Amino acid sequence: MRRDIRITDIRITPIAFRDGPLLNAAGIHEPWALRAILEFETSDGRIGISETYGDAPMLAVLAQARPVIVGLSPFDLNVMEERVRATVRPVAGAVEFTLAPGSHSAKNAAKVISAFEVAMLDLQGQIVGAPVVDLLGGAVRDRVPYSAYLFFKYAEHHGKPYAPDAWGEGLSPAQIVEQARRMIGLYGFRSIKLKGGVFEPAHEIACIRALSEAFPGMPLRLDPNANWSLQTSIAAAPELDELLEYYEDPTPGLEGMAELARHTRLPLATNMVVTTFDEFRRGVALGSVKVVLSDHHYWGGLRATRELARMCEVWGLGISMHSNSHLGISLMAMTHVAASVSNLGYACDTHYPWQEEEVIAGGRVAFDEGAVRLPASPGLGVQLDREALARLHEQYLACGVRQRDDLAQMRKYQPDFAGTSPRF
Ligand SMILES: O=C([O-])C(=O)C[C@H](O)[C@@H](O)C(=O)[O-]
Ligand SMILES: [Mg+2]
Repeated sequence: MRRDIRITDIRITPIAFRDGPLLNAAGIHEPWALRAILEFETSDGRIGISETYGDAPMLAVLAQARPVIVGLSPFDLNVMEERVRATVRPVAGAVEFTLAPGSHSAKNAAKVISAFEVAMLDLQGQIVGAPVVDLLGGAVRDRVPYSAYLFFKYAEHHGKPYAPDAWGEGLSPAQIVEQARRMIGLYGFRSIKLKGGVFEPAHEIACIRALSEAFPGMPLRLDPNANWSLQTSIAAAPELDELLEYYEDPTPGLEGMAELARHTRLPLATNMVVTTFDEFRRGVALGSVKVVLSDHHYWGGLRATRELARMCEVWGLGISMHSNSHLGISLMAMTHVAASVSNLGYACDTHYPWQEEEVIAGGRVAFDEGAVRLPASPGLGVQLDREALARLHEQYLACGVRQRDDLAQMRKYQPDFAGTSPRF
């Protein structure tokens, strides 16, 4: 009987992989990005997998919830949710990383539920012989489009911990166009996002203009991660009007975005001001945004993402997906849920092109004209490469990073870097 299958063990392995010197509103990426890989083992010898944040506070809350899930059936998603909500507690001394809503401790239960849900859905799929998307109601598309996610960047990390990446420096408009050409050449993306909030807005707008000239008709987005004041965001809007598909989180707060919305015809998008269902309700009342960038890692999983998509449909908002540095297991989870959402209106974000290392068997996930094809095999459709897992875990042990801190990393380059926000 399927219901007799039980979760007998949960392994949580923190890993570190090389990440580029990518600039953002907070500072700069460290040389090592952290993730946690979860393996749920069952009484009939299956392994369900999942990928989530690997910062120390996240590892602590995953460990808190782990014992109350062992013994459940992989089909007990609702009981799992109840038990996680009753168990997960804030971690003392946890530092929040403001650019990544996933690092906020208020989202601890949702983050753990998401990580557990994905592994349990992977198991369910294996047990019934169906891909995860079928457990979410089935696919409305067989390939999920992603966008070229450009970053301003240095050529090398501070201290040169390893050989430089192949992307080179990305600071000037010409270098950003070159970065886009390379990324589109390799992956075939059909829309472009530029991570902003790094340089003076005039420079970032010049980069967007250069991209628009180099790639006529290509949908473009700019995301200053709330590093522009309301005044700056309002002033920049007319210049961006004809250039952008949407204007992502230029300025902080639900109220700030609502005020900006009254001054621009550009659709405003967010992964910063609408990150919970409570913020969704307040954002709708204020008219803060037109597009919600969901992320199953902190919204509470694949099913919660579908609920969010339904709410967006009801309230006339667009939906797409946000990402943080991630590997192929997260990419496949995103792909399954995105393939099930009929109102997905934009190509999803992914940091995947910036990651050279992988933890899944068979190498990197393939992109076809900027899209990831849904696998037909049961569950998530990807398996762990155990040697790679062991190697990336060794890197975690050796790298010394335990919690993402882009500001401290930036101060290695510029000791007087204030990191105040909004900076412009
Ligand atoms: O769309 C976003 O806001 C992000 O992806 C936030 C991330 O933290 C991004 O800025 C990064 O990785 O530097
Ligand atoms: Mg964003």
